[in-house]
Amino acid sequence: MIQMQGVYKTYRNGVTALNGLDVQIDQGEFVYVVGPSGAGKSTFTKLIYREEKPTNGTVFINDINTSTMKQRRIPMLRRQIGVVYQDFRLLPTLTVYENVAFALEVIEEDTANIRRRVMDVLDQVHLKNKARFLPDELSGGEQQRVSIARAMVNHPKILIADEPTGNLDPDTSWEIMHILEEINTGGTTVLMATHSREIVNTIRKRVIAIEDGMIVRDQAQGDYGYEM
Ligand SMILES: Nc1ncnc2c1ncn2[C@@H]1O[C@H](COP(=O)(O)OP(=O)(O)OP(=O)(O)O)[C@@H](O)[C@H]1O
Repeated sequence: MIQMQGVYKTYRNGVTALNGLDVQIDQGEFVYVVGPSGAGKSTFTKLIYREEKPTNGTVFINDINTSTMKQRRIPMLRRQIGVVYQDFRLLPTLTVYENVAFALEVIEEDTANIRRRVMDVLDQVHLKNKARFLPDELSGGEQQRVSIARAMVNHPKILIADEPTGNLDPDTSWEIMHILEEINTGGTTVLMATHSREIVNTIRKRVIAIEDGMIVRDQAQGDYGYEM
């Protein structure tokens, strides 16, 4: 469960990105985060994986208060959260297999076990046959699927996707959406920041709209709501 209470975030340069946020997202939900550029969507997601801390208020992730948690426990929190970015962020000199294996939290696991886990997650994103390829030998959609595999390899409870289809053409975007839906069906909470009116209005889910750092709408089976 993700729970924010009275959350404010002012960056060091004085910009207030979040202006009093109260929200609860239960395990297994699929939520779109929408809103104009600069509204605070990325800041909202960064508070969840503790890339940023709130200036005021509390952020709880599965009963962990991310503001007061000990620094050394951050890796444990991050293991529960996978993150996917608009620009994929794969390591260019590593193969698909290596990019995913690199993210695996190896706790005395044998090679066969690691291989099985990596291949399982590559299978989930339909990329088993490209395990030996380098990122730049793949299409944008395939690269995004590798980044989803990397995010999912530790079986996180929460998947955050910050504009995952922002660099992709429409057909490829739908492929990515179907994979995110499958992941959600498996019980993972999916939180997706997006500017895609078409996706939000077609695959209906809860919509949280942020403007000027505030939640201005929180709607089950919601729509995108902004004119183009
Ligand atoms: N690290 C930072 N330091 C200072 N200001 C920041 C930082 N990150 C974001 N901001 C500012 O905070 C505000 C909210 O930014 P944020 O990236 O959260 O918006 P967004 O809704 O994700 O925008 P977009 O849709 O363009 O990605 C903006 O005014 C932005 O300039």
